[in-house]
This record gives sequence, structure tokens and C-alpha cells, in this order.
Amino acid sequence: MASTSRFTKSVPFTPKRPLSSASSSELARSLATPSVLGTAKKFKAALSSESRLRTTTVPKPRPGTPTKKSLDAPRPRTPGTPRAQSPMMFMNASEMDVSRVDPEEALVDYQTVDAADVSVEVDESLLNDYGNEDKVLVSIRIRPTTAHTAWDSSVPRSIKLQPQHTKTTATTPPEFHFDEVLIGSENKPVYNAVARSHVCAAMDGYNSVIFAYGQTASGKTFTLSGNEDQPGIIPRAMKDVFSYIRRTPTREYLLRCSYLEIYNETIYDLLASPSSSAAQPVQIQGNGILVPLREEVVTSLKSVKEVLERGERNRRTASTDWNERSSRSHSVFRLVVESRERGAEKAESGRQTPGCRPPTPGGPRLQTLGGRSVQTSVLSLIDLAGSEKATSDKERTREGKYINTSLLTLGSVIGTLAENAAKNKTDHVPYRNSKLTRLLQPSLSGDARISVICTINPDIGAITESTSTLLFAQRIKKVQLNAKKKEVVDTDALIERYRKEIEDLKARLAEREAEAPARNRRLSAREQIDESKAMKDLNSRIQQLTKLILTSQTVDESKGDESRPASPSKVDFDMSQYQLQQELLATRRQIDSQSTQILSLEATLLARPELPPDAPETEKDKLIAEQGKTIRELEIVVRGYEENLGEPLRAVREDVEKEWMGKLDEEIKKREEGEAWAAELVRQLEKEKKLRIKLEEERRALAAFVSKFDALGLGGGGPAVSKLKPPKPTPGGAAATFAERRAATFSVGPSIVEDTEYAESPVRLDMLANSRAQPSLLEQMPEEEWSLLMDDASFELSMDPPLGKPKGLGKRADSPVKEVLRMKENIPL
Ligand SMILES: Nc1ncnc2c1ncn2[C@@H]1O[C@H](COP(=O)(O)OP(=O)(O)OP(=O)(O)O)[C@@H](O)[C@H]1O
Repeated sequence: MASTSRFTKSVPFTPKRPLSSASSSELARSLATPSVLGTAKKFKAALSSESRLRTTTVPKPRPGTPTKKSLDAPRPRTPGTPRAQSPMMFMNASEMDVSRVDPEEALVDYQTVDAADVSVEVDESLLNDYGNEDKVLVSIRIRPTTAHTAWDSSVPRSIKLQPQHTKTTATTPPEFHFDEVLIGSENKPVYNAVARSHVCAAMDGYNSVIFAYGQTASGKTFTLSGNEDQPGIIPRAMKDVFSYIRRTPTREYLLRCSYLEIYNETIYDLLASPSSSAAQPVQIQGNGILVPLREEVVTSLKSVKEVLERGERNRRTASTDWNERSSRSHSVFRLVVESRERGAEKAESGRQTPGCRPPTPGGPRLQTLGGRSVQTSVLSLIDLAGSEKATSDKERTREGKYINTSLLTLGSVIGTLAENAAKNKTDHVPYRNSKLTRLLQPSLSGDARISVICTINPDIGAITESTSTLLFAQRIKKVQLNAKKKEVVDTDALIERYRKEIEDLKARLAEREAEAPARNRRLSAREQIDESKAMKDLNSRIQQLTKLILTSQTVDESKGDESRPASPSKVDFDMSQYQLQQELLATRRQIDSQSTQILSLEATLLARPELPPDAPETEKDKLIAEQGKTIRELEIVVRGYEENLGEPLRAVREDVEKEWMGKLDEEIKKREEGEAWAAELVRQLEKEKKLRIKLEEERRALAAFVSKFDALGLGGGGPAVSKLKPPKPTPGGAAATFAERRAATFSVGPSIVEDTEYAESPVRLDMLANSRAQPSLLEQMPEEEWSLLMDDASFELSMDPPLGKPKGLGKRADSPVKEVLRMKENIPL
């Protein structure tokens, strides 16, 4: 992004690599003129956090800004506000930190706004036109070029690629339609079309976000900040803010600004000193509140300019291959607008309205006075860093990676939101994947009116980037919004007002009822119907006010959570099930204690000696009667409260029950499957146990048979073994045969198991593992015993077939000993 300084010579637009488009004459003119903010010097060199620390923090002396009024000149007074002596008039910027300012002393109203601070021409019809309430206002701005433009925007509000360029892209982009497609270097029509309605919405109590998105050097900063000839959205918006205040004599305002940047995924406070901002970056808390964040109270356009200049001085810009002064960070300028009705009542400095708590981060600073509500809204003006290709500079490439990642995340967040809105889904939105989306989360999730200006470079060489910007713009158009005004009310005063009105209405009703018989005689049938309708109306107004008292109390109880908007219609349904239950419990306790109180009061009344009907009412009696009345009234309110709570509670309970029934069914199914599996396991283990026992018995029988066999001297037809005539040794010896057998055990073992019905059993793997891990009984035999046995076997084998072939062992099926031996070796025991 580019901006020029009045302190430095304006930097000519000299890209390192020539841009494919030559700058237009307007482009050149805009570049040669100083910035409207007039002072912001952008750093041309890379600014890492460390180098930022070294940046001088002493603000340079500024020449006077061209406002018609001197700071020292006394402002016209707001009636009842002794502001002429206000210390605010003499404070310098650092003393305007909101935490050090008494908000009552920094109020702005139609009388204090300087005529020079307001927009000259105001189109009144635009003031209440906030654009489409539930859709994002999406506009395209095409940067002027003297080269051939690749895009055709001749049809209003649409843009498409010139036919001769469609083949240059892999997929032909379609014709795009947006709320506005703007061309040229004039910033005023751009402001009117894309920003003014949102600035007005912010002044009227809605959170509003305006952001510029686009490829590097496509004109985002030009659109938002502009220059002296062509002031951009930010300076024009600030003028409109003061114009709005000047045109609204019924309200008074407290304005506070903050200015941040997201650089390499860290949020820096541009209004804090660079050293403290680097040492303590801004964190986003769970409720979206930014801490620590410096907020400056502003009372005039001049003070807004000072804040902007200070922030601009700390911004990171650098020269890239495409933009001489490219923004290397996303910058967010926020104006918090608090307002309340002007009234006769004025807060004394430091006074706390009953029930009003000291300001919490993110909460309003203005106090609610005399039942007047305080509206709070935030206007955010965001200049995103430009998406870009890899650059020739290493540091730029690193920054570019962060920039592109956060823009990609913004793209995927917008994509998911659009998809959710289109298909009525609630898929997870990856806000947390980048600081930018985390910061924008409240706005993107529907809490704000949003206007997006997507800037494109129309050159042929930028077709791919421009198409990608247009696709982003198309997606964000689908995002659904639901911005609501945020109001906080002084419930004590409000309740008092309602109570008074109820009293009035009751008196009027009683009067009408008393006159009714006499009056009805005079009235025609039709008039009687009208009369009873009027009385009905009075009754329903009383009921309505009683309900309002109830809602105001709800609002009052919610004051602890300042971050939550406390609008009378929202409060009940915003609460979690737990909160609702807690409230219900507290209310029940309150009813109980009030019932006890009523009983005791009634008992006291009964215990009093009867008074003659004409006895004068003492003060005490009066008080008791009043209290009794209040208690009865409260009972009505609490009953209404319970009725109101009943529905949301039932809905919450149903939801929770539904969710948990599903989970319970799943758990039961899982448990049943587990039980079936365990039963099967037990069955298999039993079988295995039986098999083992059987095999053990067979082994014993075999051992007995072998020893009997030996004792009888039977050698399978060969010569009897005797000490005089020992058998011929087998080539390789018993050890070789042992090794062969061992190998055969491993190769044959599994197949036996696999043949069994245990193939599918959960114990199958264990058995196989055991078969490999545990030696067979034959292997466990002492060496001498084994040699003896093998000598016998090898003696037999030496007859037929040839030795050394393990298969031959199997072929001698006629030998029961060898058959059993083979079986024994292959089956693990
Ligand atoms: N509509 C326009 N009319 C005249 N000049 C323009 C226009 N748009 C952009 N420019 C000029 O083009 C240059 C680049 O614009 P700018 O700095 O606003 O781009 P950017 O999108 O903010 O870039 P980056 O993302 O790199 O910061 C500037 O010199 C600017 O004055």
C-alpha cells in the first residue's frame, strides 16, 4: 500500500520490476500528491520487530492541520455540561488514552462538532440506507491503467474477461456480478457507493466492517487512505461521523479509536509505543476482546488525524518487486462509537449510576443515565496486505508467506461461511487458523454489517490474480449476516419509569371503572364496545409494562457479563442452559423468601388490634401496605419471569435430551458389541484349554508309548538297538535333524492353526505368536533324551527315504511314532 508523507519528499512510483501497466496520468498525479492524512511516513526498508524497536518514538512536530479551529479555542457548550474548562481541550494525544479520561468530559454532540469537521455535501437520503442488511456489500474496483485492459466492465455491476484473453487461463472465468463495479481514480463515488451506508449504520448502533482485499499494488491503500487530492474511505468516514453527530441533536457521543496491525501473525498496537507494543503484543481473548489495547478518545477530526498519523508512522511497509511502498501487514483502524440520548440529567464526574459497574475491557464507557440506554458499535476499517507471488527478497518472501497464509485462511473461512449459509449447515469454521480471521470472527459470524472492496489490476499479466480476487468476492457475497444494535440500559431507572407508568394506568383504569355504570347508561352500544376496548388496551399496557419490568431485571442481572449485548429481546435466549437454571433457582429462592416475607407481614397485620374503619393511617401502616403491594407486584413479575423462562428452558432440555439419547443409544450398542466379543473370547479360550489338555494327554500317551517301544527294542523293522550293536549315526547328527524340525515347526505351525475353526477367533494371533515364541515340547526336551529319540528316528529314516529331506519324514505315514511326533512338533502346546 502506498501513502506519502508531508515530511519526506513524495516517493515516486518506481517499481523495481517494471509493472506491465504503465501508470495512468491519474495514477501519476495521485502519487505525486501528499497524503490527506498528511504525515504518515512509510518505511521503505524492511521493518522487523527488532528494527521496529529501534524506531524513534518521539513524534515529529507537525505543522498545523488545516482545521478552522484552534485546539485551544473554547467549544460551544452542551447545555448542562461544564465543558468549557474541560481539561480535554489541552491534552496531548498520549493523555487521551481512554483509561485516563473521564468519558463525561469527552462527549461530543451536535454543538461541539466543528463545522470544518463535517462533510460539505451530505445526501440526507443516504443516512438511513444501510444497504442489504443480511448480505455483505461486495464491490470491485478496477485500478486505472494505460495499457490494454483484460477485463470488460461495460455492463453495469458486472465484469468479465475480454474474449481474446479467455484462452490464456486454464478455466474460463464466468461473468461476475457484484453490488458495484467501479473504475477510475475518483475516491468520492467509491466512498459513497461502498462505505457511506456502513458508516451511518455504525453511527446508528450497528457494528460495521469495511475492508479492502486484493492483489498487491491493486489499490487497496489508495481506496482506504487515498491522498490529499483524493481522500480515501477512512478520512471521508471520519468526516461523516462528525457530520452525523452534528445532525443528531438528540444524542451525545463518546468516540474512541484504536489502530492495530497484524504482522507475521502477531498483533501490534500501533498507538502504543513501539517498544511496549513489541514487548507485549495484543492478544485476542476468548470473547473477542483485544488486550492490551490502547484506545484514544477523539473529539474532533483533528484528533482522529493525529491518531491515524501516529499509527501510520508505526506501520510496516517496504519496497517489493511490485509496489514501491507495499503494506507488509494487515492494518485495522477501529472507531468505537458510544451514544446515549441527551437529557437534562448529567452525570457528575466519576459518579456511578446505581447498578452501573466500572467499565470492563470491551464494555461501554458511557454511563446509562435516567433510564437512557447506551448504544455501542464499532466501525472497523481494514486494509489487508496484498496477496503476492514469491519475491526476489528473502525477508519479503517470509512476510509474503504469512500474508498469503492468512489470506488463504480468510478465503477458507469465507468459503465455509458461504457454504453453511447456502446449505443451511453448521460446519466448523476455521477462524482460529490465523490472527486475521480470529480478529474478524465476531464480524464474519454475522455480528456486523460488512462491505468488501476487492481491488483488481486489469493488466493482462495479472489475469490469474484478478480472477482469484473475483472468486473470493463471489464467495463472500453468499455469507449471511444478522447484525443487531447493541444497547445497554440503566435498568433501575427504567424500572422506576415503568412502575410510575403502571401506577398512572391503574389509576386511570380505576377511575374509568368507577364511572362505567353511569357512563354506560349514556353511551350507545357501539360506544360501549369502544369503551370496553379502551379499557382492555389499558389493561394490556399494564401487563406489557409488567413484563418489561421483568425483562429489565433480566438485563440488570446480565450486567456482570459486559461482553454480551444486553438487549431486552435477546437476553433470555442468549443464556446457556446452566445460566438459565441458575437464574431460575435464584428466582425460586427469591419467591420463597418473598412468600415468607408476605406471610410474616400478614401475620403481623393480623396480630395487630382491629382498627376502626375511619382510623387515620399512620406512616407505619402506610409503609406496610406499600411494601405488601410491592411484594405482590414482585410476585407477579417473578411469575411472569418463570413463564418466560419456561419455554426456552423446555427447548433447551429437549435439545439436550435429544442429543444425549442419541449418545446413550450409541453407547448401549457399543457395550453390547463388546459383551458379544468378550463372550466369544471366553468360548475360544475354553476350547483352547480343552485342546491343550487333550494334547497334553496325547503327549503323555506318546511318551509312554515311546518308552514302551524302546523297552521292547522295537525299531520299526530295523535291527534291535543294543549296546553291542549301536545304530548307525545319521549324517548331520541329531542336532541337524533337531534344527530341521525346528524350522519345520515354524513353517507348518500357522497353517494348522489357520485350518481350525479359530481362524476368526480373537485369540488366533496370540496362539500364533505363542507358537513362535514358545518352544514345543520336543524342543524343551533335554538334549540327551532328544538325541536318543532322534537316533531312533534317524535309524529308521536311514533305511528309506534318503536323509536330509524333511518331507521324507511325512511320507512314512505307516510309522505311528513319526506321525505323532510330527504332529506334536507342529502344534504348539
Ligand atoms: N484507482 C486508482 N487511481 C489512481 N492510482 C491508483 C489507483 N489504485 C492504485 N493506485 C496507485 O497504485 C499504486 C499502488 O496502490 P496501493 O499502494 O494502494 O496498492 P495496495 O493494493 O495497497 O498494495 P500493497 O498490498 O502492496 O500494499 C499507488 O501508487 C497508488 O496511488
